[in-house]
Parts: sequence; structure tokens; C-alpha cells
Amino acid sequence: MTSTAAPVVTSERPVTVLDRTDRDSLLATCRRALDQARRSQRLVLVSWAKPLTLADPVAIWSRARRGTPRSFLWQSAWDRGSVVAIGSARDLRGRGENRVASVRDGWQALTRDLVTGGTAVTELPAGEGPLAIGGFAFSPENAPEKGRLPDALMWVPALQIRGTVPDQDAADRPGPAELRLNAVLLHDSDAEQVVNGLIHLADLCLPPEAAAEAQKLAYADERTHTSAELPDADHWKGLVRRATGRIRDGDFEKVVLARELRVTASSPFDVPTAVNRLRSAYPGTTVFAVDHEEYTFLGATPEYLVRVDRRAVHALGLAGTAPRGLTPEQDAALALELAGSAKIQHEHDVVVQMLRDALRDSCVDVDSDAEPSVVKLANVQHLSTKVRGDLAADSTAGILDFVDRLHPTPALGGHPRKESLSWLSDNEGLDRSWYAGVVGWADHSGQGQFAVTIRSALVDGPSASLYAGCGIVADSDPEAEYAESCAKLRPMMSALGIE
Ligand SMILES: C=C(O[C@@H]1C=C(C(=O)O)C=C[C@H]1O)C(=O)O
Repeated sequence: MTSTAAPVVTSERPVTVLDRTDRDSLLATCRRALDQARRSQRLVLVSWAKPLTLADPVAIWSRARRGTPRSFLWQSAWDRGSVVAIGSARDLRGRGENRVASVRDGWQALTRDLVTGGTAVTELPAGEGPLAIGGFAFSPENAPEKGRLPDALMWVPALQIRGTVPDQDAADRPGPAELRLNAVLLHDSDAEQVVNGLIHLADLCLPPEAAAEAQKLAYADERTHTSAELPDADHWKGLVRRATGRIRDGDFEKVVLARELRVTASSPFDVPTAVNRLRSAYPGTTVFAVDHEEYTFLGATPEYLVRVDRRAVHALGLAGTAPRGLTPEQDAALALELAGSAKIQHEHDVVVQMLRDALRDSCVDVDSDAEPSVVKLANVQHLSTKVRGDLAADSTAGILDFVDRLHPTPALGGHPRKESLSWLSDNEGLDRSWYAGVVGWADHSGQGQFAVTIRSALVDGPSASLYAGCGIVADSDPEAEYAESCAKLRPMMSALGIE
């Protein structure tokens, strides 16, 4: 569906802003889309691409996000792919239990009549053409304080740039990237006007010097702040005790109990600096940021829910946590203890089993690592098991079908799902919002990636809600779980400069 000619991309190529030839090509593509909209009397998505060289996705994003209420940043350690997206050509929304399916149906309907033009870049990580980006809250039933971020919000960005993540030691060396301008046309749209709008947006987001910039860290944290634990520590430990009681009574096997640290600062938080700190302190994670009106939801997560790369489906079981040691010997001993603990093994196996079962519905050759491995981050270490399968020849399942099936896994909700989630909504007393939800992107061919939004915060000017949760099983110790939740809050605290 997209044009496939592989362009020659070199770092000498002049960057950004569209020239006369680009304008003509974009206009011709929009006119084709308009013809199609007139014939079909339906909405037509038009997507036009041009190769770019780009030094740093975060630098582009932090400049371009200023002028728009909707932006998206994605920088992934899993395939070294990056996405920067500005503005919305079309929102895809859903509510309640069917929220993922509604978004999927909307996206499929919109891409059925996709019209593409320009030159697509093929030497990038998986994913092609226009993307639907955004995410889903933890649960439609677990958001008492509605109205902060919608339960489900994906959208087709007006401007998207896909590229590769720069090496830390070569952050200002440009690499190949693809600029894409997307619009939705109606039978009575004015093609010239659409083109002018898109070119204006590209000019604003990508002035000639922008693509060569690397994001600078602003080190000064001059703001003061106050913070409150919600609920307070004793109450939360009491909830852990209550959960273990229910588990021993046999009501469910595992539940992930979360808490919030609500911070109010003397001046607005510096979101781009926070993102930059996250990616340098947590290089093995996927760093994401979603700007929606006055809110920014951001984080650095070590966990993906699912990735579909051509016909390969990948999921990750990440559950079971230990602190990092102060010395290499202590660190190794803690890792051994983590891998050897029957309690943690059980907590972990519940997740892996669920992932395997869910993949089996549409995949063949479903397999997982024989043994969990230990993944080390700066703040904690986790037990991790990769699960993968190949889409069955007759399967039409795409990334959003897997999101629908898998979210929330027992790594973020509990097991069995129904009983543990119902206990959570009666007892946790927290608006998780998009924490423990998913953020990611889908292309029109069913490929995509969704991250589990842990190690995250919701920022609104000078206010921030930071979240952390812990898997609770029968013999969980409230003090140890509380300490683990503190360690899990650390990445966002340092990123926002509130230590
Ligand atoms: C819930 C969180 O993390 C999840 C819970 C884990 C655990 O209980 O060991 C480990 C990784 C994540 O799946 C969090 O970081 O907030």
C-alpha cells in the first residue's frame, strides 16, 4: 500500500522543510485522495512520506510539542525505534469494555481506503505507513476521577517522524528517519488548504536546524515541592495485609496493589528534561510521553505488553522484583535469591502462563524462555521471560487484537483476572489513570508495539502523580512491598527532580 522505493539517505541530504517538488507531490497525493473520497463518499486517509536525517527524536519532539495540545514521543530499547508525532488528523476513541475493539475497528475502517504518496523509508525498525498512536488506561472501571485522560485514546498524527534511537555516545550524529504528513479528507475538502496546513505544520516543527539538534539536559532544579502519599504508608501496608488475607482465603492468587505519590511544585515541571534524564539513566527501557491538552503522561518502562513485527508476536512476562545491591557481590546474591524464590517464581509463572495461553489463540509455535532471566535496571532487578509465537497462516489478528486480549496481564492486575480486578476496584482507592495501562502504536498492517506504562507519572504543570505497584501473593510482607514500591518510584522522582 505504501510506496516502497528505498531512498538513498545520507547525512549530507538537506534536512526537513518541504521544497517545491515536495509540495507538488503532496498536492497530487491529496488530489488523488479527494477523488477517492468523492467516489466513495467516505472519509479517506492520505499519508505522504519523505526521507529525513534526524539526530535526536527528543530534541525534535521537545521543540515541536510547544505549539500543540497533542503530541507523542516513543524511544524504544526493544528495537531501537523512535516515533515523534504532533497534532491529530483523526481521533480514534472507545469506551468501556469494548474500548480496544472500538479503536481497532475505527482504525481498520480508516485505513481501508488509505492513499499514500511520496517516498517511504524502508530501512527502519518494523512498522510502515501512517500510525495510530496513543494508549489505554489501566481499566475503564478503575478510574473514579474521570476526565484526566480518556479511558482510550488513539489518534492518527498530522505529522509523524519514525527513526532510530541514537547511540548515547553519538547523540548528535544524524540517522535515517521518515517524515510523514497525514490528513483525513472528506468529499468536500479543499486539497490546497489541506496541503497548506500540513506544510505549515512541518515548517513549524522542523525548521532547517532542528533535525541536527540533540536535546540538552537542563540540570537546574530550582523548584520546591510538597508531596503526599496516597494512601499513606500505614494504610497501604494495611491493604497489603488485607490482600494476603483474601489470597489465603482462596479468593484469588495474586493482585497488584499500587499507590500514588502526589507532588505539587512551585513551578511547572520540565517535561523534556525529565524525558532526557529517563533515557540516560534507564537505557534498557522504552521512554514514552503523551501530551494531551494540559496533561503529559510519561515514563520509562522495562515492560512491553506485545509487539508484532511482521508475522512474529512477542510478549514479555516481567514480574518479581528485588532491590539492587550496593556491591557487585550483594547484587549477585540478591539476583540469585530472586531467581530461587518459590514465592516470586509463582508470581512470575502466573503471568507467563497467561501470555502463552493468549498467544495460542492466533499463533503457532508459541514458545517461551526455558528459564526466567534477571533484568537489571538502575533502581531494581526483575525476573523476565520472553514469550513469542508466529501468527497462524489463516490469522488476521493484529496488534490491537493482542492488546485487547492481554491487557491487563496478571503483572499489573492480578490472577484470576475477574476476582483480582474486582477486589482492586473495591479496595485500592486509586485513580490509576494511564498508569499500568498501555501506550504504543499500530500500523495499518497489524504491526505495532505497546508498552506497559509502569515507572510513569501524570504531569499537569506544577502537579504530578507518580505511581508504583507490587505483585502481592499469599506470603507477601507489607514492609518489603512498601520498600519495593519506593524503589519503583525512584526513576520518575529523579527525572522530575523531586528527590
Ligand atoms: C506494578 C509495577 O511493576 C510490575 C510489578 C512487578 C512485581 O511485582 O514484581 C514487576 C514488574 C512489573 O510488572 C510497577 O512498577 O508499578
